Amino acid sequence: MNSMALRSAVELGIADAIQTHGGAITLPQLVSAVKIDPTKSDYLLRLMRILVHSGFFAETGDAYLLTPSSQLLLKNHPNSLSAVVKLIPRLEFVTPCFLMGDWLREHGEKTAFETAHGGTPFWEYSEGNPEFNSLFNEAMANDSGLLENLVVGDCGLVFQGIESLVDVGGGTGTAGRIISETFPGIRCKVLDLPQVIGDGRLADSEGNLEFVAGDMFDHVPSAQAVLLKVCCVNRSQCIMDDLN
Ligand SMILES: C[S@@+](CC[C@H](N)C(=O)[O-])C[C@H]1O[C@@H](n2cnc3c(N)ncnc32)[C@H](O)[C@@H]1O
Repeated sequence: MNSMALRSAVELGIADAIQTHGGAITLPQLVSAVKIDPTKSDYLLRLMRILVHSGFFAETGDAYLLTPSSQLLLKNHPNSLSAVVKLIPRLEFVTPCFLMGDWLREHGEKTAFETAHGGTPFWEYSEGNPEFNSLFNEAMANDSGLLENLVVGDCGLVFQGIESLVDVGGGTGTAGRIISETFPGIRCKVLDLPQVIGDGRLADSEGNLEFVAGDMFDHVPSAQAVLLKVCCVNRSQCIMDDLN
């Protein structure tokens, strides 16, 4: 219920409505700002109760305020996580959870995701569903933006002395871009599947940042350092042997 409430908050744009309203908003103002059917304002009140209880919003007097957590839901926040919140409770991910008991009893190689989606592996499913693929890539970019800014800021030393790096399964290149901009002396390559890199992204290669479309199991461009961030999910095989 908490995850679904949070997802609804992002879909309705509640955090943005509070910000646009100067940082505090009453229930009637929120009803109007996010275009709720007035006959359902009691239900919005209940939704807000859950979200206040879980710390996403605060209440003062009769107004709702943002908290540090809901600031990360703002569309214009540099480390916005709104796409992650929209992605995780999607049916694509929730349906396999309903099958978990049966899946655990069943003998076979199929993942719970594949069992729930007619045997289709995750990346093939993503390739065949452009809307899902685009939200997935946006969510990964959200996550990378937040993490890489922290990694580069707090642990920049690990990049010292490196002249070339390949981000394997680097998505749309958020991490690669942050690293290449912060360390102009590092030649960064971002390798990902053609459905993610696309022709447009290849054209984005410039300076010390280069996009490469391909399959990591066929070829990984050579570099002094390899970044593997959340990209061995759903893999019974591992590319580390190939990289060695
Ligand atoms: C969970 S996402 C992580 C993206 C990025 N590393 C991050 O942390 O935001 C995994 C990425 O691996 C990519 N990927 C999956 N299989 C791949 C393959 N065989 N070759 C290259 N990239 C692959 C996916 O397209 C996706 O962008």
